[in-house]
Amino acid sequence: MGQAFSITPARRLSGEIAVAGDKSISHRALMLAALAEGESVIEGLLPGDDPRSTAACLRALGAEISGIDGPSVRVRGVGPGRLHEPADVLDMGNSGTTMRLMLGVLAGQPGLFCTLTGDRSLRSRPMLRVVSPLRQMGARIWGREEGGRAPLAVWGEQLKAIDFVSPVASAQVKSAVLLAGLLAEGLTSVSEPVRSRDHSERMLRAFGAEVLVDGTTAAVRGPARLRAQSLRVPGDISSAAFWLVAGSIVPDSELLLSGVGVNPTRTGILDALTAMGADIAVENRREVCGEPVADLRVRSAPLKACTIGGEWIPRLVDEIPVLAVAACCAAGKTVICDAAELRVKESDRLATMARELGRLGAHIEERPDGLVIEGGHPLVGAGVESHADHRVAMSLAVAGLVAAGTTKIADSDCATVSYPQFYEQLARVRQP
Ligand SMILES: O=C(O)C1=C[C@@H](OP(=O)(O)O)[C@@H](O)[C@H](O)C1
Ligand SMILES: C=C(OP(=O)(O)O)C(=O)O
Repeated sequence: MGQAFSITPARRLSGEIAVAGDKSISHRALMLAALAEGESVIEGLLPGDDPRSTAACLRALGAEISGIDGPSVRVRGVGPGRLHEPADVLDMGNSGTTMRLMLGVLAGQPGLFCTLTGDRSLRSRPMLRVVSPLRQMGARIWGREEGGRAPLAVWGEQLKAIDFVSPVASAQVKSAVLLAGLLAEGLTSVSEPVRSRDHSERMLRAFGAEVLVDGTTAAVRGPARLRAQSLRVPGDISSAAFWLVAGSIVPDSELLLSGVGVNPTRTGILDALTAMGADIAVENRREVCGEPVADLRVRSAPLKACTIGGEWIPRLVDEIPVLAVAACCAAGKTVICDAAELRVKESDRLATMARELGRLGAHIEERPDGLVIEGGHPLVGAGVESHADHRVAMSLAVAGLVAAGTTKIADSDCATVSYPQFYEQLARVRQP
């Protein structure tokens, strides 16, 4: 059990915040740099536990990675199909993205044997969604529940290209298949019901792969050679989301979030909060290394309820815990639906948010695929738990900014998974 964090209401929030580097883009930058020929330089990489898990695996597979704690990380790649066999089990910690994307990388490295594991949460998360399409490509993967749960073992094979129709809109599934397609002969395609985040497609192109995108189908042509790149990782809109909600619900607040990624496959949080009446300005739009970036200015505003579901969900899937906090402070009944995917994240986020916000006095009902939240009932501080889920911990800290008295969050330091600077930045912008 990690440390507890206690928080009392803030009078206002003000200041400028450089939010942590994007976690999704950080994983991809490390992986593609490790597979490329030559030395890549990555600036703004998230120094969080999850990208560190990716870096540790890639090192064990032969990539040279230096400066991981500094402003620019150097990665000397091994070249396609030339990863080294690791001498030990690859431990992916808490990171679903590391395990699912690395399965795609490893399955196509002929003759390479690897075992993959992670923490208790990761070992309980579904892997068949990635293992099944990879097996269709010829991959040999074993594990608990017929390969459905880690620990997993992979024996690398020469893979064949497939056209995969994914039943879930998942960037991890799409990316795993596309990464496997880099070493398969011909065009490997993935079609999904709704377009998920497209960072892999953008970055594969930047590294020199041929990527084709048509509606909700993305394809890569293999075999592909990747060339080392200089990259800059934008701020993570999923981390910015905590400030967008906090700045909206704490009275008299104004926060400027600089250099945040505003890729349209990720900006559902801006659409949802705007529909709820939030005052968010998107300033200074620009493009950085193939990703749209902007500064976001949020000022407090009275929020109203809205319905969040359908095609919005993949564009804000990680922001639902903090949107639930916004809904507690919004007039009327907010309905979050089509979000059953939240049950297979680091925790069952529908159950954990319903339980913990309920402890603070929220009127919140759990549904099989979402939450119904009757806003406007004042929150009152209490002891709550993160369930070792970084987004739950930080969402509860945001709730603590408006809950009367003291909110004490047990096991709060799991925030380091995606946002190591979170509590320090909170102390800086919080006016007591
Ligand atoms: O590809 C990625 O980087 C991610 C995709 C999403 O997961 P799914 O692919 O399971 O939807 C998201 O929840 C996760 O935090 C990061
Ligand atoms: C679900 C998440 O990450 P992952 O799947 O990589 O563990 C997250 O960061 O909210």
